[in-house]
Amino acid sequence: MDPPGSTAGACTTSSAADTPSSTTSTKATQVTNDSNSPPEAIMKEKPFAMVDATMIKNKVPPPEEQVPTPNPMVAIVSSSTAESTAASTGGNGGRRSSKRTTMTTTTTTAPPPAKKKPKTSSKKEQDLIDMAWICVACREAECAMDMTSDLLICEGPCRRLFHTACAGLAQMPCSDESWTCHDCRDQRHLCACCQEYGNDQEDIFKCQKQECGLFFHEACLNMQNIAVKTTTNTNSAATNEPETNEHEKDEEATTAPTPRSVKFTCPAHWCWTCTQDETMDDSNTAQQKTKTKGRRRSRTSSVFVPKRDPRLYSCLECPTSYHLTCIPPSCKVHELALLCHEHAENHELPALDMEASFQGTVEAAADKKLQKLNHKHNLDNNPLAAKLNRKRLKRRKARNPFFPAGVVVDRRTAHEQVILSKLSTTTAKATDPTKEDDEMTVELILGNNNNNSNNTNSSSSASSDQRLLFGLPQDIQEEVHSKPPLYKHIHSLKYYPDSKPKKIPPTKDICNCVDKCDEHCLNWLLYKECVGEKGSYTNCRLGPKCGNRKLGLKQHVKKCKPMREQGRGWGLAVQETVKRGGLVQEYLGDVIDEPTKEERLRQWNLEHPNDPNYYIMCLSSGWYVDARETANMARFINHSCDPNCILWRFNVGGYMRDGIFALRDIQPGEFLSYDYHFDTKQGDKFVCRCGSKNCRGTMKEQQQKKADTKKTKGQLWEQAKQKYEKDKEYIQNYNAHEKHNATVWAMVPGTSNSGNTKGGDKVEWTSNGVPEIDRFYATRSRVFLWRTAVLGSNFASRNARMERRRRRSRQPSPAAATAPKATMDVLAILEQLKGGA
Ligand SMILES: C[S@@+](CC[C@H](N)C(=O)[O-])C[C@H]1O[C@@H](n2cnc3c(N)ncnc32)[C@H](O)[C@@H]1O
Repeated sequence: MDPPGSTAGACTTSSAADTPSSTTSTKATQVTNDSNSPPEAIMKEKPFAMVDATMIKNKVPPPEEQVPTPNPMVAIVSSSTAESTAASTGGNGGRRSSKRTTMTTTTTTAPPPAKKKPKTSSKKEQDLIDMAWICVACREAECAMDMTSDLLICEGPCRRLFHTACAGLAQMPCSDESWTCHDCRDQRHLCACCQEYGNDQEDIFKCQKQECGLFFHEACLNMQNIAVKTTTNTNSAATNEPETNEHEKDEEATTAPTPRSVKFTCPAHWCWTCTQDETMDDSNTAQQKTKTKGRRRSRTSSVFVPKRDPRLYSCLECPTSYHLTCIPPSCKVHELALLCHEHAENHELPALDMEASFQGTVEAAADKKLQKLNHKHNLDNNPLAAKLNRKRLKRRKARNPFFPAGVVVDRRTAHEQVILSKLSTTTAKATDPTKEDDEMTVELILGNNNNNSNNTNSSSSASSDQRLLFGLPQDIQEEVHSKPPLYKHIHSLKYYPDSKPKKIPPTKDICNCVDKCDEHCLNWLLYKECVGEKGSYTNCRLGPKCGNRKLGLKQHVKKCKPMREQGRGWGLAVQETVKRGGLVQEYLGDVIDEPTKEERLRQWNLEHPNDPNYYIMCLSSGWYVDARETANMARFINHSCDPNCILWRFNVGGYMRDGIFALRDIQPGEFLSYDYHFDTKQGDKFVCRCGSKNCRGTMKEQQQKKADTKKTKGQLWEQAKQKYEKDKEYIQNYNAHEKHNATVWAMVPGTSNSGNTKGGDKVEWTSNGVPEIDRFYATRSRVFLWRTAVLGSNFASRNARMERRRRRSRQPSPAAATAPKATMDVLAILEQLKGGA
């Protein structure tokens, strides 16, 4: 497979999300937080919306009929003022509703009950104003204190929040009605890792933390190395528990007994950086405090250890979470949202309405003060004053209580702002040229429902959110996933007449097979298929039924079907048994050269920047097969680090062809897979989700090769020489009277017959035992060890040719002078062996 070196991101195949765009809330974002209503009163009015929020704040356990507390993971911990948080419309850029969508917290430390808008910023009050909710459908943030907001909390396991309209309801359900979202009703949820739907408790499982509403596929958990306890019977779970990690100790699954239970704690509950969970142990700090209490600080304890905020902040795009003080510099962060180190590069934070945000308020206040000061002292044009201002500006950043010093707020650049506003203005002008610019922008963004705002900043933020908001509801997503994508089906490689690879000239070698051309066949060993029959050119003694003509005779598996494969898009499953060594499929498509390949990749990435699928496979040097639009079923076969197939390139009648062969017997219903060995420098972007135990985490070429290439020539030569000496010794002891076939077979390192018995003793046919790695490398790279010379390669004649050339040039050969004598000895042995056979 040949992905480009630079473009694709590692994301899922579909762009689907759950947001029905028609029901997207277009509510104005001015939310007041001056409600005086006591929690009880609100509970009566809106049992599904803010009730749970209040309970969380009060740490009140929910009454039995209202089972769960809300998922605090949908609470933005933003330290923003209530207005600002709410005014930061659509404060997140995630695309799917099942993800936590904001800089979220899993804290169980509840803020105090809702009160009047706080005037001071004591710790508790700060906590209170920290809280904001986000609707998982429209992604609009609501202040947790806004008791008039119409947010509903799903009472199902997902614990997500929706606006009433976004949940598809005309009005709030009655207080005695319980409400669960569509996904919880259908018992189907999206995996927070791969964003594919799965059936609850069958192939998708909820994190065991009670307040967590995230679901994961088992394979996705394996891929992330998350410890999982699997039990078939929940009753026996207690007795038969395997080892657990430290994050799993606190909570038990809340789900009812099921035939199979998978228990785990998802990555949203511990910090990626320090690996501690949200109940972060501050005992060090505490100890230090106790030590220093009542006596003077010793020198050693004089280091200031700040008390860390134990809350975890999660990425918009995945469950990766950090403590505030553990956020690495490679992340993007602002007061409403965070992008983890992996998503920061390829994703944008939602635009922050700076004027209304907390950050903006702090900065504006500082600016005002500065201006006043300048005015007072009339220092505007004074260079000294300018210097002073710069210093103050620096200090101003550090004064923001939300960010630790040094964390820079990510703002939309001026350039982006201009583009966005121009875009919206031009489109609006096209429809109604009489309108004023600002008015049009707002109207366009808010769908004519809101004419109050003329804040271009917030419009551009809304605009960007609209871009991110698009998504498909589950039923549409399922519809899309019910059929594999269309492509033009072909039965043989499609060559373009003006650019076709050159034919490889035939050789005079003919195989020696007696009954059947199988793995012993000379052609097979040289990655050639037998062709022709008596009377015409042929390289085979046996004729068309020889057994080594699978690609030529299209002897591939006929019954196979494209099916969705968890986290990998479409895959190909067989519907019949495939025997080991059998041809599964030929990889078919357009045969293109290097420049065409580069151009196609460039063009596709330009037009489909989010498509993670690559279909270009190497065919021979400088030639490729592109199976994106013209192909056969092989285009659906996915990658696995523990594959059941392998891709081999065979010369069939002078042209190379890619065949996918079974590495073992494959049963009906099994998905086919092979190792892509993606040739890319950006292996990290091609995330593998095969879920196998030995998963490399990437579809990139194995590291092994890299290690080899790092070796210097001298080291490689030394290594080869040592091996050569050992092999020479072995060959000398070799019983040359063995039957030819056995000899040939045994000479192929790593094959199952490569250990033979001689006089009852096990004989290693290679000096170091079975070098599996050599076999793999040799077969994959089509590099044969010198031992395979006995199989008919023209190794000896090549040497003779070279010797002749040297003699002709009448120059003493430097190689001959330094060549170890052993080479000649081994050649002699090889000749002997050949003669003996
Ligand atoms: C030849 S296509 C395979 C068919 C593809 N899954 C589809 O839906 O059309 C190769 C692409 O499939 C996806 N893919 C294949 N194996 C994968 C794996 N183990 N993990 C993640 N993505 C995989 C990647 O996007 C890759 O670029």
